Amino acid sequence: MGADAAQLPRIDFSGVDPSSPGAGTWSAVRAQVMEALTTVGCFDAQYPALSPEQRAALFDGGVRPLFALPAEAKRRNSYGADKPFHGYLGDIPGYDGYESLAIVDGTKPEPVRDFAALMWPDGRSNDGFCDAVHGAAARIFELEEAVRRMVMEGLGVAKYHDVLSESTWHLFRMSEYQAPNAAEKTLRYPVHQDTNMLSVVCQHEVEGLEMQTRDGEWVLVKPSPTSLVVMVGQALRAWTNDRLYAPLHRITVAGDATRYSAMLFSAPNYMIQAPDELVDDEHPPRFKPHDNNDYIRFCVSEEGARHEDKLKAFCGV
Ligand SMILES: O=C(O)CCC(=O)C(=O)O
Ligand SMILES: [Fe+2]
Repeated sequence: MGADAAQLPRIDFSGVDPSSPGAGTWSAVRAQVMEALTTVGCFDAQYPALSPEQRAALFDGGVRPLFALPAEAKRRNSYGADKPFHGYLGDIPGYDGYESLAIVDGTKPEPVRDFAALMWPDGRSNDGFCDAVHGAAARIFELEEAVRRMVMEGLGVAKYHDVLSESTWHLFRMSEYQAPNAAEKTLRYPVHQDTNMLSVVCQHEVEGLEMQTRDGEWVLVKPSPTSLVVMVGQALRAWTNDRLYAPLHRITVAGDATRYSAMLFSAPNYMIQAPDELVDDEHPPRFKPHDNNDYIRFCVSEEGARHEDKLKAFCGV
């Protein structure tokens, strides 16, 4: 089957209220979430709580004005040399035409305001930007947290959800992929697995995200004004003792429209160790306890680059 024919599992969250876990269609949706995340490791979430108007505001009032800023302004988006992947990314060999900015704790109003003040020190454009970005990030966070809770419940370890949530932080990343102005597909972000817990991707109008299934088939995920892609990263794969699958994915673009996307990544501020309940004779321990930041450093090292399954190479038992 060609990349255009296959589809991701689609899960309808319109009957789920993230502030009332268990209510409405929660348990039926949880079953679909578990089926999807244990097989392909991702799904297309129908999530009308992030309205088409909010998306339009995010990209037209937030993302586009941001990328229109001069390079020196964008480069001020830094969280220090020891946290190179928390902020601005650009001019990276192998990532031609890709540029990206990110807000640590972008689900909260204050960090978004600080970020805007850094980008527009004269105060211009701030209010519209903050409302657009924080408004969307907060809605996306509600979906991310609901899915994380469903995963814990689905695996029978719901008791860990609240305490681990307290040590979970979020990165809100906004990315631009330049149009190649050619009909052929151009790779703008090479094949990878995310290193964090869950990622929620908001594509805007222009397609480009391709997910790989376990049997190696590439699935092009068509953007829609009411859907978000949810995927598992290596940190959640490790914490669940390999119960969930962290899918490979890449970004390719074609044609003459610049592609924009926004992503929310959840990441652990705690040592990753599968809980005892997820380790037994049938599921022996797969990964040694580890700090996710050490794993990220390994992934970008020369040694890490050589391995296909980087998590297994780094801490596999
Ligand atoms: O832009 C996208 O659709 C996803 C990008 C991605 O996979 C990433 O930033 O890890
Ligand atoms: Fe990714």
